[in-house]
Amino acid sequence: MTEDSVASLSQSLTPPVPFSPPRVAVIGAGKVGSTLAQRLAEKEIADVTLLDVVPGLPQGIALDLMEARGVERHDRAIIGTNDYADLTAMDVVVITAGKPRLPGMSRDDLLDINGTIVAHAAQQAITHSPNALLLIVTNPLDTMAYVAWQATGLPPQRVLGMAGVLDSARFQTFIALELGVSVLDVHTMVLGTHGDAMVPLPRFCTINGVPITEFLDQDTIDRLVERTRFAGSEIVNLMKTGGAFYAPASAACGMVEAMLADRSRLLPAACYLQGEYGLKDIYLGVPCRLGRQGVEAVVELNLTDQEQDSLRSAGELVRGQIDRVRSLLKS
Ligand SMILES: NC(=O)c1ccc[n+]([C@@H]2O[C@H](COP(=O)([O-])OP(=O)(O)OC[C@H]3O[C@@H](n4cnc5c(N)ncnc54)[C@H](O)[C@@H]3O)[C@@H](O)[C@H]2O)c1
Ligand SMILES: O=C(O)C[C@H](O)C(=O)O
Repeated sequence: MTEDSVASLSQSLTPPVPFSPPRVAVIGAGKVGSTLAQRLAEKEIADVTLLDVVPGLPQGIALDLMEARGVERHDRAIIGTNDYADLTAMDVVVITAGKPRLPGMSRDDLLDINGTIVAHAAQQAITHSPNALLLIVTNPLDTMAYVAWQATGLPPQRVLGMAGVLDSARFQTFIALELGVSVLDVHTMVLGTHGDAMVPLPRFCTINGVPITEFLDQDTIDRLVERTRFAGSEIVNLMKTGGAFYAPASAACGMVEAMLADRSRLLPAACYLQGEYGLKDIYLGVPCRLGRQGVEAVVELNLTDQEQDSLRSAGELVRGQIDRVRSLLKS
């Protein structure tokens, strides 16, 4: 063997650089948080650290998910903790901590209790992972995204909220069910607040590029819009003890994947507005480009006067909540 061939053989035997998977922290190990942890690990998107205030809860869920790995065929690690010091070097932090609503409540009724929880969780997480992107899930969603942004002082493009992907997925489901077509062919867009001031946009909904107005009359579209607007309540009223979690976890998982894989996807999310759509200094559901830096850009659609008015009313609603939570957090 020549010296050269020995060198090239030893080079080819050099062990590969160890794969270092992305790291995601999920704060709140309740229904949404634990389901999200499961989705992130089983889709091999990231190693997950699950944090909750309840002693033993995140550790138990993490162990349970770890014991499923051999059957589910993946190697992602899931760790449970009650200590923010374990949230170091996270790429993304998702906050699901806080109370869910019960029948008869609106999401806005959670403002005071969840405001304090989200402010604390966001601030603690970013202290330990200063480079992370922050995705908020806790309700009332748009205002909680604002609270997290204020509590951390992060650039606004690194803090965003999940709601529009879920609301659009629901609208997509209802259209697919109505028409008996595959949900894969239905594309929808829902903006505004994650609440009564939600703004589903039928004008931007298609069946593989064909406007839904080709298939559905106005009364049917209005009925599906209304069902979408109250889809969260529909599930709360059925379940009685809390809200939806499978579809919310899927929606959050999709957003985390889009960011970690730097896909530059065009998705609706609660973003900080700095004049877009004529709105300033609030978080509200709008289309954005989502990638490794977080919100790469807010996308401004050409809205009709009526759509723009609906978005403006949604913004006013969130502004009222922000004022309330601001004085609460100060005190
Ligand atoms: N944005 C959305 O589209 C969307 C969808 C579904 C649920 N949600 C919201 O997400 C939140 C969680 O819903 P869920 O069904 O998982 O509720 P859940 O009660 O099952 O879980 C909440 C978890 O948060 C934990 N928690 C409470 N205070 C905490 C703190 N200070 N630090 C860490 N953990 C804390 C609780 O111990 C609990 O395990 C609710 O506010 C709900 O309304 C939002
Ligand atoms: O409706 C809720 O309270 C939970 C969540 O926001 C949802 O839309 O399912």
